[in-house]
Amino acid sequence: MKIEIRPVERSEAVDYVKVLPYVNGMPNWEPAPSAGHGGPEAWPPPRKPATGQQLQAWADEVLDDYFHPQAAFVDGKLVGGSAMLSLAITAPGPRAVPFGGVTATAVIATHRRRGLLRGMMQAMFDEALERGEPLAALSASEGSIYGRFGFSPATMRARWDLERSDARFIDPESPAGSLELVDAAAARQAWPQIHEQIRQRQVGELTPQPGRWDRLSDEAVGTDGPMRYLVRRDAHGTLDGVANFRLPWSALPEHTGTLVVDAFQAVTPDAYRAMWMLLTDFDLTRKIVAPSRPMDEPLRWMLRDPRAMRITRQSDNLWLRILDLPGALTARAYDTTAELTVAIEHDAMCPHNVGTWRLAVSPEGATCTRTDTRPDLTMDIQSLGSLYLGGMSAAVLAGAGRIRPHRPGAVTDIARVFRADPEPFNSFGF
Ligand SMILES: CC(=O)SCCNC(=O)CCNC(=O)[C@H](O)C(C)(C)COP(=O)(O)OP(=O)(O)OC[C@H]1O[C@@H](n2cnc3c(N)ncnc32)[C@H](O)[C@@H]1OP(=O)(O)O
Repeated sequence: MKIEIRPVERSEAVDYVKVLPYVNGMPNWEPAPSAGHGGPEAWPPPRKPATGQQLQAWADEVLDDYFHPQAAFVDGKLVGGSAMLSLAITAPGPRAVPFGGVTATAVIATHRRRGLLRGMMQAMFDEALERGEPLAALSASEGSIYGRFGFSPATMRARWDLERSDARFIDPESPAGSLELVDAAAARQAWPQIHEQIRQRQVGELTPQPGRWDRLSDEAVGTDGPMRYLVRRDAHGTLDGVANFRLPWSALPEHTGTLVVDAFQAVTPDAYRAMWMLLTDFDLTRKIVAPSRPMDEPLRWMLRDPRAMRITRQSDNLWLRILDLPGALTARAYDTTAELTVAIEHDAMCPHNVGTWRLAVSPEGATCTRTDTRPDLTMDIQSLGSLYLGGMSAAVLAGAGRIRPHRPGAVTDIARVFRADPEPFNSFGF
C-alpha cells in the first residue's frame, strides 16, 4: 500500500470534494444534537448527493488562493482531504492574528484509522508555519478527534430558549431608532458592515471566508422554515444591528410557534435591546430559540426574571492549536504587567514549541524567549491553546491536572495574564 500526502492539483479538485460526507448526502457531524443546531429534531436530514454543477462550484473554491488543500492518496487513489483557510482571529488587544482554519476534512469510510488525517494535519501545520500563521483552529465534528493533534476548546457557545410570555424586560421602553424587516439582499449588505465593527473589538471573532455572507442569507442552509431578516438603525439612521430568524413549520404541536434566531449581531446596547425586544414578542409565537450564542448573553440581565432564559445545550465552539508558541504569545496583547516561565514538555507535531519559555508582558508589549530557569508552571500545548483567547479558566485546567504549578500563586498569576472580559466568542465557523 503506497500512501502519499500532498497538495491537490487542479485536475484533482473534483475528486477532493467527492470524499466529503455532506457532498455525498451523508452526515458529517456527530448525531448528538449540538449547541449550534436550531431545529427541533436531532439533526436535519442529510442533503441529497451533490449535483455535477455543485461539485464543480466547490472544486473551484478548493482552488482559490485562500484555500490550502491537502489530500491523501492510497495507491494513487484520492481517499481523503483536508484544507486550511487563511483567516484572522481577534485576540486580546484587540489584535487580528492570522491563523489556518481547518475545514473540509474527511477520509472515506474504507480508509479510516490508518493515520491519513494525521499526515494531512502535519502537512497543513508545516505549511501554515511557512505562511507565518502562528495558530490553527477548527470546529470539531466529534470531541474525541482533535485533542491528539494539539487542539483544545478556546470558545464556547450556548443554545438557549425563552417562553415569549416570560420575556418581560426590566426597562420596557424601546430605545430610540427604527427596526425594519428587509429582504435577503438588504440583509446581505448589512451583515459585512455590522460584523466588521464587532470583529474589530470582540475577542474570538473571525474574518469571514469568501462566500460567508451569501451562505448566511441562503435559505437552503440550516434548518427549514423561511428565513426572515431584521435590520436596525439608530435615531440618526445609522445601521447598528442585523438578525436572521425563522419560524419553522412543524407537524408537532409542541414545536409550532417557535421563532429561531439563526444569527444576531448588534453594535450598541440600544440596538441589542431593541432587536431582542421585537424578536421575543412576535405575534403568533410561543417560544424563542437562539441556537448559537455566547454563554454570557446580556439579554439575561435585561429580563425581570433572569432565570426565564434557559440554556438548553452548551458546547465547545472554536478549538485552537498553538503552532508557533512565541509567535502566538507575542501576537496578542496583555493589560497587566507580569513575568512567567512556562514549560511545554511534549509536542510531537510542532517540536519547536517544546521547552521552557519566559513570557514577559505589559500593556506596552510582550516578549517570549527560551530560558533555562525553573518553570513557574508546566502545561500541555492544548491548555495553552485554551488559555490563549482568555476564555478558559487556568484554575479549572490546574484542577484537571493539565496545568501543574511549581510555586504558590503561579496559577493565579497566569489566570490574571490571560483572562479576557467579555468571554471570547465567534459567531460562526468555517
Ligand atoms: C475540522 C473538520 O473538518 S470537522 C469534520 C471532520 N470530518 C468528519 O468527521 C467526517 C467523518 N470522519 C472521517 O472522515 C475520518 O474519521 C476523520 C477525517 C475524522 C479521521 O480520519 P482518519 O484518517 O481515520 O484519522 P487518522 O487515522 O489519521 O487518526 C489519527 C488518530 O485519531 C483517531 N481518530 C480519528 N478519527 C476518530 C474518531 N472519529 N473518533 C475517535 N478517534 C478518532 C485515530 O484512532 C488515531 O488515533 P491514534 O493517534 O491514537 O492512532
